[in-house]
Amino acid sequence: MAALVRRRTRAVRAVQQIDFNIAAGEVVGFLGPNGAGKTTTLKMLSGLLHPSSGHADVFGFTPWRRERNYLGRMTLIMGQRSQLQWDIPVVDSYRLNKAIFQIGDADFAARLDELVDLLELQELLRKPARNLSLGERMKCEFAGSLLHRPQVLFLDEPTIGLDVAMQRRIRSFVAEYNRRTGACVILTSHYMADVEALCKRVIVIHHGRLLFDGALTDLVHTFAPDKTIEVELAEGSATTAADVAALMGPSLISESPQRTETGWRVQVPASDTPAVAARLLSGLPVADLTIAEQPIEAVIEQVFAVPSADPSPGGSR
Ligand SMILES: Nc1ncnc2c1ncn2[C@@H]1O[C@H](COP(=O)(O)OP(=O)(O)OP(=O)(O)O)[C@@H](O)[C@H]1O
Repeated sequence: MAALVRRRTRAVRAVQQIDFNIAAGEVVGFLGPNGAGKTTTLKMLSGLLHPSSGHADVFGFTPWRRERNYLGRMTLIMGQRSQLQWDIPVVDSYRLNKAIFQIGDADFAARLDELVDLLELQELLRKPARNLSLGERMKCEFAGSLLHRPQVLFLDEPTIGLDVAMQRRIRSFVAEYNRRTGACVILTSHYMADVEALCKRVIVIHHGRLLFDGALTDLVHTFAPDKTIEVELAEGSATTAADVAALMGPSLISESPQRTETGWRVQVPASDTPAVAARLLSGLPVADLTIAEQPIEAVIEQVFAVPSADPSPGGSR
């Protein structure tokens, strides 16, 4: 029988030529703008997606073969999806995980105690997941996903939508879990505070391709090579922009000095900062002087603004 409608398909290359190694115990930030391919990569590494080509090796396993021994060593926690059973008490979901991962009674009790203590879950265990607040649910998700003691954690936006205090709580828990167990963590987050607090190393992808892999500090120096010096002047000072520019000399970049309520703000190459600061201090009636790196959010914005060789996130076929 002829079909009335025919489905038209388009092949999307969500991820291509991404190559990285992660050592045991590392906590790595996996960054990229919306649609960069982060979730796709994490789903492949946790065995939910099968790539059309390429390979991955985690503890000697190919994730998408979904071998029981591999599944027992990793976990994927997604801020946007719940893995808890919606209508039953949280602790019953945990018992289900106990059965699935074949966790012994003593191990289960000890690990649950530890997680309840670390995450303060005591009051939540008897509630069905549907009655939990977002922050409470996330804490319960973490505990449930860690009962089998995974050695690698794929965390996809684990703090999304949480208030600042709960974000901090989850962050310190992840750091503590990594310290206690030596588990490796790969974290995606749009909150740079998460990345700054947890990750020395970041991998940045854009349009499905690798853009940067290295220390967070190197990312900042590469993409934001300037610092901001702000001077507060003594009351009554009549310093002009030309006076400030003259003191900056060849270090004056892009914009001219900006007036602030109490003085001036200038942007200088990081390597010139001490010399410029010294000249400003000796040449102006300075009451206070501060030097700041660009905020990490601004740096990341500049990283993401780099045009890609292949601007389309996929290819049509
Ligand atoms: N099943 C699918 N069908 C079609 N396109 C898809 C599918 N899954 C992902 N994509 C596309 O692949 C690209 C990468 O998606 P992915 O979810 O990995 O991005 P992401 O980096 O996690 O983004 P975000 O930060 O918004 O979560 C996007 O352009 C997305 O639209």
